[in-house]
Amino acid sequence: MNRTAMRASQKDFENAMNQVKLLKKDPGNEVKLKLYSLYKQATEGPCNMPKPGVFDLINKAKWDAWNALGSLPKETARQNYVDLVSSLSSSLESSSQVEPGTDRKSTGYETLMVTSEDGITKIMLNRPTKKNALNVEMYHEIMHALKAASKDDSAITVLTGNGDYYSSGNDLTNFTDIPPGGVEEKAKNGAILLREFVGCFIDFPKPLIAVVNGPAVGISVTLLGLFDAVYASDRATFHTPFSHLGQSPEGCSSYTFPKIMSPAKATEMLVFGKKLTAGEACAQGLVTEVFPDSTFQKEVWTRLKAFAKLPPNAMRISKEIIRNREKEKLHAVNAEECSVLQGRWLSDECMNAVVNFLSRKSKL
Ligand SMILES: CCCCC/C=C/C(=O)SCCNC(=O)CCNC(=O)[C@H](O)C(C)(C)COP(=O)(O)OP(=O)(O)OC[C@H]1O[C@@H](n2cnc3c(N)ncnc32)[C@H](O)[C@@H]1OP(=O)(O)O
Repeated sequence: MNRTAMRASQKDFENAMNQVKLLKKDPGNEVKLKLYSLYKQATEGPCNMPKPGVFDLINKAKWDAWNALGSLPKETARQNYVDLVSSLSSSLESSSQVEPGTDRKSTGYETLMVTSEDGITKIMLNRPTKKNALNVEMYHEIMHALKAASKDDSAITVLTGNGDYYSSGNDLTNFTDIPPGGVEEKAKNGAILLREFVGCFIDFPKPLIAVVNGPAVGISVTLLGLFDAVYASDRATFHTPFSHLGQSPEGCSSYTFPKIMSPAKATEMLVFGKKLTAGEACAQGLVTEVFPDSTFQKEVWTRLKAFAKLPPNAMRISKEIIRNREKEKLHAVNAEECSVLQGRWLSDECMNAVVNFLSRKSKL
């Protein structure tokens, strides 16, 4: 576009502001920050507000974005805002990287798709545009779906992801919504939620199988130690960057991983954040079997359908005898991990890592 020839009028600017409200899809935080900064620059000029504190994550990200525009003239900011909205209006209406129908709230869940057929309850994480990051709503919905699956007439339960990721782990924006009691209350509530969430996996009574369709990060990896079988596409990777995030292991992995793969291999993953390929995770016992991505879904679901035809009570009882003597220990480990994490969430190391991700200064 020839910017010298184009000059957005005040009317164009107002139209663009109205168009933003009508966008059918959320354009994402990065674009929203860009829109915010251009709007402020166009209406108020360069940023001369005091910089918000490090714990005020959202306002700090906004301030950073606005301040980064420096002395950009108001008219240019107005033009850039109009151009950005116009590009969004066309791209967000046409783009669809997700299977058709996957946005439907077919099961009453906002963040999951839950189906039950052929003796299998399938719980599919369904935030593909966010790489299936687990927000607070998703934690609650998974607990609800697991409780329902434990009582339904299916023989086995499967957890999988929609889109290219299995899950990118905890949604880091969970850290931004600070309650009136401040960051201490936030950390306390997080620990309570995490303990209850992991507890549902420890207590799940039927065979629980992970179908790991793509990369897995953080809590979506650690929980795998509590599954009864883990089938992975050869596209999947397994990554627990807790130290990078100033955090510590959860999902009982501080106990299950050293047992599954040896203390040293567990340390490489949980302390040094080494990312494993599916083949490596299989060699270390975290993954049961790896399939080529091209035949992954077909081969795995054929196998699962055969498993689901086995007598369900026999499977439950066999799971119980394999897992029950560990349950008490696992609950104690879960409680300890949550209490340690509660402290970690209040650390500068953790706060800085989250701020860096949200302001897009870092990625894994
Ligand atoms: C209360 C219980 C707490 C339990 C404790 C749990 C701990 C953990 O799980 S620690 C692990 C936390 N996860 C991460 O640190 C991953 C952060 N994400 C990334 O590094 C990257 O997004 C990626 C490597 C997973 C994917 O990179 P890329 O392929 O380049 O895709 P984008 O970064 O553009 O992602 C698309 C879209 O999704 C958003 N997103 C992805 N992961 C997360 C996440 N974990 N939290 C929040 N948002 C996430 C990303 O921000 C993009 O959003 P838009 O910019 O709005 O499009």
